Amino acid sequence: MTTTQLTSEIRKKQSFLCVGLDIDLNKIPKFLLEKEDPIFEFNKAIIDATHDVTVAYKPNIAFYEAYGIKGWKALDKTIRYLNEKYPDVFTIADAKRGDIGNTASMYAKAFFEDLNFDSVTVAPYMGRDSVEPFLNFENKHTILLALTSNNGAYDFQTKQLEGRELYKEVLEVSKTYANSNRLMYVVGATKASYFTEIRKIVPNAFLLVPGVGAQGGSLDEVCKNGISENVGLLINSTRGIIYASNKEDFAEVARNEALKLQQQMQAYL
Ligand SMILES: O=C(O)c1cc(=O)[nH]c(=O)n1[C@@H]1O[C@H](COP(=O)(O)O)[C@@H](O)[C@H]1O
Repeated sequence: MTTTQLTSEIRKKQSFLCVGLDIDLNKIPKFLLEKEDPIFEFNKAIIDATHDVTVAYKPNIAFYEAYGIKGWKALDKTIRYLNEKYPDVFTIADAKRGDIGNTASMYAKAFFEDLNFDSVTVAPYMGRDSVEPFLNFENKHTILLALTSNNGAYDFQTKQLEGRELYKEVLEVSKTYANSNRLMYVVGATKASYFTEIRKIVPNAFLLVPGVGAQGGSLDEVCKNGISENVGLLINSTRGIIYASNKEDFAEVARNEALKLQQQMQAYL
């Protein structure tokens, strides 16, 4: 999916919501555990209930890898379901990969060719040759960690490097990478006061913004300074939506939570 198509989906659905699919078998409704593939059944119910107010889904790969082959099969089924039934949604493999070039190419193949995700999250720490293999893929997007939502972000990302903060260096330098038009960036909702500075460097890039809901970030604060001409925001909520209920009504309750965020977003569109 191109960013132009993504912006038009956002305008159509009046939403820039991304729903995270981070599956913890201890948190999903007990009755699903009796099914053959509880992870997929849970994801399918959440996707079916929320897709009309959601423009992107983001399974975090750790939550699938933790369940071994069963987890990976459920991830495979989930992305195939999304691509077949809802081809208009943007898909994000939240894998936070980063390695030397030839290894990065294999990570890119795994997420872009085998699983056919639209995008993957990548750590920028190893630099240009660890990111460019992902950027080779046409119509795919690489989402670089710029300023993350956690407290550890202050360990390195906001430290000065040659006169500017490291996260700014990541934004500036990555713009010189080959096919940098395929880049997007992660900026945490808990870092809302940084959005004005970030927009000076990447005025129109799409920003994936996790941290609303369970981590306490404010959607309004992010939107005020983060929205761009092409909208340029994908705001993620995971636990606040998918684990709002662990009863039979979980999908309906998840939809209500998604709807609340979508209605808040509408005011900025
Ligand atoms: O790349 C991410 O998605 C990410 C980056 C970041 O800075 N902070 C962050 O929370 N995330 C992910 O976004 C999701 C947040 O989930 P909730 O806190 O439950 O909404 C998790 O999958 C995190 O791994």
